[in-house]
Amino acid sequence: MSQQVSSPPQVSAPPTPSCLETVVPKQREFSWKVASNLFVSFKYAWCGITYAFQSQRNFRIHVGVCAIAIALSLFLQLKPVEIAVIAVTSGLVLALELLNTAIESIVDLTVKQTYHELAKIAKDCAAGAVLVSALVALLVAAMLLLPPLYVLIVSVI
Ligand SMILES: Nc1ncnc2c1ncn2[C@@H]1O[C@H](COP(=O)(O)OP(=O)(O)OP(=O)(O)O)[C@@H](O)[C@H]1O
Repeated sequence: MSQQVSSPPQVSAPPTPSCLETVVPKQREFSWKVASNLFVSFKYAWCGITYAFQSQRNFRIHVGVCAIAIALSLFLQLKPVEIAVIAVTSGLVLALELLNTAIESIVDLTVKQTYHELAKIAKDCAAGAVLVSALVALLVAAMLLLPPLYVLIVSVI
């Protein structure tokens, strides 16, 4: 009795960098619209920022807290490098909040109102990234702002 041995299924090799151009078109043909110039790109970026500000309570809170931190650092006349550190950490929080909003939108677009474990992971991790950056920004601001603020308060009392 002869046994028929089936050959293993052919697995196509992953695309190598040299053939990526044929897989990913350069012209982004799947995009509904592509910004025609730099000015239009800025306009769409501003639309994203205003959307996040209007729709996301956390983004508004972060904008307010970051503005207070930067204003305080200027008022207390911190060193330029210290102001820069506060500005960078504040900017990181706001940028991650925008990415969080983008990920939420993509997840909602993909799964709509159905529950999916991967949707939960994506949203929870994006929210976690914002939380980590906010905690670090708070720590940095406290370390740089509290000592001169304390000196100012003691000198006034
Ligand atoms: N489609 C889904 N499938 C599974 N879990 C979901 C889904 N949508 C939301 N969730 C869960 O509900 C939580 C809250 O969802 P939401 O869309 O409000 O995100 P969020 O990050 O809390 O929003 P925000 O940043 O505006 O506070 C998510 O973190 C996730 O755990």
